[in-house]
Amino acid sequence: MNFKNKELIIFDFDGTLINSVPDLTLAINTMLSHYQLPEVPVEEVAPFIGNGARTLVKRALKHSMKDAEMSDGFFEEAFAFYLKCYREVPCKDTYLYPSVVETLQYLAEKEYKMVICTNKPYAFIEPILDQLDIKQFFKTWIGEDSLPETKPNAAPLLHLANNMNISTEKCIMVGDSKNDILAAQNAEMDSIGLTYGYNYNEHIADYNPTIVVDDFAELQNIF
Ligand SMILES: O=C(O)COP(=O)(O)O
Ligand SMILES: [Mg+2]
Repeated sequence: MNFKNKELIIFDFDGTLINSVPDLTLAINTMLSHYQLPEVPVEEVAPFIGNGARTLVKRALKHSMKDAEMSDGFFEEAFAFYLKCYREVPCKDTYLYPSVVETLQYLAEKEYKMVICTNKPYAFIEPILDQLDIKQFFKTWIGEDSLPETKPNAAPLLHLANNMNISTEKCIMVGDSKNDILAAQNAEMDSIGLTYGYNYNEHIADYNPTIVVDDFAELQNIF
């Protein structure tokens, strides 16, 4: 199978292009220790990722507080504190997965249009793209707060296709999470599931992406 007929590649961000779990964990643990709560190890933070910042913080707090009662007021304060921590250090230990730069370069040379659709807050995307020096590859990007709906809803993908003036059958979603694959299916787009990211400790193949890929470099064989 190949996807040489596609025109727009919609990439997920966390767990697909970047391994952001070190800095997400740092911000979570800075917040937890501020409230004298037990820290959460990095491997336990990874499965909390996927539904945006609020859900990440809620899952981490519940885990750390062992499901003790959490008032809305406390949650909002802790969430704001977490955002401040992550804003200060969004890209210290975050890194690009192997072969990302050369594969994006390959795809750019083949004249595919590339965009990012993430459930991460919009404001964090550009500083990380800048820091990792990959901003030039992407025409645009949207985050969890760009539209009322987030992945797995089809809306962010349809918005990007519409924005780029490309029909859905010429679009493909590349992601590590069931949210990416379900969003693509809801938008009637093909999808590529990556096995190395964060998917709630579930197999991405169980969500039936059009194809499953273990290594980002494999995209060079199918586009
Ligand atoms: O930040 C998240 O919850 C997930 O982000 P992603 O959609 O880029 O994987
Ligand atoms: Mg992801």
